[in-house]
Amino acid sequence: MRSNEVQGKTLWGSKSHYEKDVRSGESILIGTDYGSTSMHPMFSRNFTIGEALRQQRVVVLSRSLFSAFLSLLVGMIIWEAEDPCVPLVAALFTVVGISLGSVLEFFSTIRNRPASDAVALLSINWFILGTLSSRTLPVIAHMLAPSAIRIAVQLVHKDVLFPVSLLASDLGIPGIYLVHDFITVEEEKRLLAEVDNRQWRSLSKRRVQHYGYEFLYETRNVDSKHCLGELPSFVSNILQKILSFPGLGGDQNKEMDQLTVNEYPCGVGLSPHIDTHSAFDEFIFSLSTAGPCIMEFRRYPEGTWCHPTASVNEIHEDSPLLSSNFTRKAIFLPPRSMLLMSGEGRYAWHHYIRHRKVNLLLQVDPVGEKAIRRSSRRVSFTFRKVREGPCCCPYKQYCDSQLECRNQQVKQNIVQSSLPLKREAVCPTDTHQI
Ligand SMILES: O=C(O)CCC(=O)C(=O)O
Ligand SMILES: [Fe+2]
Repeated sequence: MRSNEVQGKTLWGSKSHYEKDVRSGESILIGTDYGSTSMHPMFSRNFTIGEALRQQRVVVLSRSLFSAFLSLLVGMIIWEAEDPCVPLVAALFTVVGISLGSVLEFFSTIRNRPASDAVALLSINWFILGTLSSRTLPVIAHMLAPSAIRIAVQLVHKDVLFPVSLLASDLGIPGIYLVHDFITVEEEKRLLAEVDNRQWRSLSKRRVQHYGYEFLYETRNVDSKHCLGELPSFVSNILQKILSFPGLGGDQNKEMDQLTVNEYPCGVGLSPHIDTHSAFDEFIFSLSTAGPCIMEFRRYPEGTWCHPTASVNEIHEDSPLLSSNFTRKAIFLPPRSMLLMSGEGRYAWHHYIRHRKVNLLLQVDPVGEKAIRRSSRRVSFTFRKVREGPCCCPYKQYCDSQLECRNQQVKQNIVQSSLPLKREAVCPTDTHQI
């Protein structure tokens, strides 16, 4: 063992040295007064490692008691003072800082010791500090709170941290249902192989395929007179299973006739939208395959939501045309799960997927993850039924069938005015910004 002595650690008058055990990489304290030159210093007469440690502990304890005493003194002055005195508070923190420093110094010399001594010493100090400066803390809190709140709001607003439900029952949106493992891994592979064998159409950030009826992105609708044919046979078993889906109420007249397959590369999302009321019936199913996603839902309070007039690609999550005053919820959609949007969840809540590669969760998911990493792609199969007559839902604010005549007036207002849309304006047609 090679000694590497370091001079200059003072033990209240006596000198000490540190020896670095090169093999273990640990610093251990050794004595100063080696006494005999024939012996290795570590085994010197009156100054064993144990003694040195004990001495060092006395030093730390004395310093801590000293700082506790000083904290007490300073704290009492602050307590008695009319106004909290900032220099004294600073002094108090300095004293505690000195104590903290000496405790840390002590423990850095013997790294593997249990930290109970240090914790005890620090607790005393911080307890005194907290108790005695309690009158000052509100002032400090008052000073720091706005920044802290701003940071917290930013974190939440930017959805860095946001509660995500794992079950539809926890989500609490009427009409939203989720069934996990709706298809098997084999079925999922077959579905993916089928669509990958077919022609994809590229949109700006994702690829799509349409079956039954083409979805027209310009009008956010379908041409109901132009049927592409029946849905492909590779989804027949899914259509069959859908009929017994919970939430469908055993209604057999819900045979889906339109399918959109969306392929999202990693990190690509979907802008907030409500599937056009006049285009599709109430029940909308979305099967997730290949990868997971977090789907979010927004509900705008009555009269605060306005129809964005920009084209699909110009509308972003934080578009100024959308009020920031909304209730937001999110649900985790694992691969092979089937989501049903119906009732209020289908007609009155916008749904969307954030453009994120990783989503942080406020609570752990079933496999104990705190973050959900998007896979290289997610492929969703959205099954809908093309509507035959006008929509008569009770959610008129979002219903293009029921707002048709008021649309013209609002469109005119938009053209005439260069000012931002007023939130209280009558909301025109429903939107499908996908
Ligand atoms: O990808 C999804 O799960 C949803 C797709 C969607 O909302 C739509 O096509 O309207
Ligand atoms: Fe949708």
